[in-house]
Amino acid sequence: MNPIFTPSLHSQRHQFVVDFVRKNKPRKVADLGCGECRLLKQLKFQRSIELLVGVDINGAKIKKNMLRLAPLSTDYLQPTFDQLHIDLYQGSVTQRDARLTGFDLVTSIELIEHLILPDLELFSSVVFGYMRPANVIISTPNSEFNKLFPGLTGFRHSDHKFEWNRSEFRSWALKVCLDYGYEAEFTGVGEAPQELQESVGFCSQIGVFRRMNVLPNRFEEEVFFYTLVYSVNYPTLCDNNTFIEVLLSEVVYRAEQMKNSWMEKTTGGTNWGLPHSQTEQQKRSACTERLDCPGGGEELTESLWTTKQEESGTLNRFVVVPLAALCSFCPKIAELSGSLSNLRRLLMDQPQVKLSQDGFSLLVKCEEQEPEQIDSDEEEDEEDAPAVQCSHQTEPEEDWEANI
Ligand SMILES: C[S@@+](CC[C@H](N)C(=O)[O-])C[C@H]1O[C@@H](n2cnc3c(N)ncnc32)[C@H](O)[C@@H]1O
Ligand SMILES: [Mg+2]
Repeated sequence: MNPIFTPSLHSQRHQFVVDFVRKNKPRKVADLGCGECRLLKQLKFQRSIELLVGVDINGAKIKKNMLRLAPLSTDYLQPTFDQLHIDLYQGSVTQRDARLTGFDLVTSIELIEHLILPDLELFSSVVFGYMRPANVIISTPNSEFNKLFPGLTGFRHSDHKFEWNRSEFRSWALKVCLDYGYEAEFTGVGEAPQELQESVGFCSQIGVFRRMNVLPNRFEEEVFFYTLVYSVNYPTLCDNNTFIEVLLSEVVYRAEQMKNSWMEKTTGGTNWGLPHSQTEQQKRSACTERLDCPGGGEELTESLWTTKQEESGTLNRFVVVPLAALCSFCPKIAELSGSLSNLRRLLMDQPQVKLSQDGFSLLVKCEEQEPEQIDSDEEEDEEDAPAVQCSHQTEPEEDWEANI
């Protein structure tokens, strides 16, 4: 037989790691011998991971593939509170580097068989003795499976320095465990036909190592042998600047949408000649009505009205958009800010938005009018004060969920 695996063998090895990450949720993960960065590319979507590091001796290979790990436009357009930093290093697993210590998981997929035995010794002492991650996953070919590859006489790859059977792998792994205080479990991927499974084992054998104890800090000099080739910080809402940027763009965009839809409804789109007939009572009940009827929609605009304010000699008309109505219209704003008073506080110092005096409404400019064009009838237009009287504005600390 010629074993052809579906999914492919390398996908199965990577999937094994992804499944381990899903289950164990490590925060700091390093892949040694990361090659074409394929595993890293899958791992970057695992939300538990905050630091992802790849190391390979072949710097050209890293450079050719590193952009697979770059953030996508959606990472910039819709950042979440997840955090992710990725570093790729050119370096050898036979050398120590202080930046590779303190990891929750280190993987080494189809790497060890490319090392000559003295280097394998160094690998053990670097990974298990120096990096000392909480977990290590190592995969390597199982030579017992080779008889299922027709015509294969030597190793599976010309660069392999050895290929072990299950017992050889197990005894190397158990010695490592003894020397460095780990325990190991053995498994694999790439199944043989059922009747041969016991006699040949998996095509790729896998050892999963778990650190048994945390050694006290050794006072060693920090060493940095690896060369940083690529480093990227993913945008995150945990970063204050990104958070404010996202919140503001959402607020400005949604408030403008509400203003437009309100103007469309009340004036057929003309900015001036807005009706001023709404009484305080009407405004208040429109506002309260909205608060009692969560879900958002067209009718939200009922809680809007206009006000005029002079700004450096120009009389401007603004549509007043209560923050509570804005949050009903756009739950993402409510979610981001957490509470009405938070939203008010966050917007207070932002020059891109104008708040009413009490801070619980946005004033969205309709159109500027030069002072001489002002019709005296419009002078008695409402101030933004009524905004204060809406029920949600007198109780700013109320929970969003209860309100909208
Ligand atoms: C067979 S590839 C496996 C790549 C990857 N782990 C995967 O699963 O697709 C082995 C990788 O180990 C790298 N490598 C070999 N010796 C190394 C060393 N001493 N230190 C770091 N990487 C090494 C090679 O450059 C190569 O990219
Ligand atoms: Mg190999």
